[in-house]
Amino acid sequence: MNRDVIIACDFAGAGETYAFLDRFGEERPFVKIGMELFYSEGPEIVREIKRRGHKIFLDLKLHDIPNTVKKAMAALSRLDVDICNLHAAGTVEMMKYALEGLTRPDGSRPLLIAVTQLTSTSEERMRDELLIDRPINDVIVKYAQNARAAGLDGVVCSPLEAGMVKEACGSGFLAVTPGIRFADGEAGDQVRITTPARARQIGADYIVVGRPITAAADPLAAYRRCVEEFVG
Ligand SMILES: O=C(O)c1cc(=O)[nH]c(=O)n1[C@@H]1O[C@H](COP(=O)(O)O)[C@@H](O)[C@H]1O
Repeated sequence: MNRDVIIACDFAGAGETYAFLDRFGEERPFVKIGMELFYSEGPEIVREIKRRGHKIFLDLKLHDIPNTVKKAMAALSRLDVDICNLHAAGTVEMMKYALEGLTRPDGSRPLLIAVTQLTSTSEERMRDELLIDRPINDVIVKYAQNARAAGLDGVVCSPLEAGMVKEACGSGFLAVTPGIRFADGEAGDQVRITTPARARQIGADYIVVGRPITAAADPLAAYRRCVEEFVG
């Protein structure tokens, strides 16, 4: 297994992002480009970060009718990214269409993973606002099984759920886990959180870390702390 730390580059623009990445020198960490940066800068930011030699998780969390998602994924497949995602709540059919769209004419494609329940969602909110009455862990496992049935490569979930996802879907099914905080860190808007060390124990494949690195006084040191705890 290839454990790695993915840095969530949740920045407002290209200049800030490149200045951040320049701090890593010759190191080329795996990065996540999310909605804020992609909507600000468009596909060119993806191409430039790829040119710089980084692996990229393009986190646009697609969720629409199957045909629309398929066409959008086909457009994304032309960007040379390593991982894409969507919402498992879009149904198995939507995920199957997405996979078709993402697959290039030569049969290659980025990994495709499905968000189960956002790590900012608590069981209470899921029940009271989304009217999903089942225990959140059951929902996450069911959504992971749906993603697996659709042929996807894994899910996004909290590290707290990585073990149960692996148990239900097999050890090769990826658990990509945001909701990472150092033991002394602020949760902010995240709810289902744990430390990089605990994520490793529970069996996550990748941890996705944003503010604990990007907002740190010394981002490089914070990144190294994540790597040390999670990769070893
Ligand atoms: O798909 C994601 O990356 C994602 C899913 C999820 O359930 N929770 C979640 O936090 N994320 C993303 O992971 C990152 C976490 O950022 P921090 O909370 O700053 O570490 C953000 O960019 C979120 O958009």
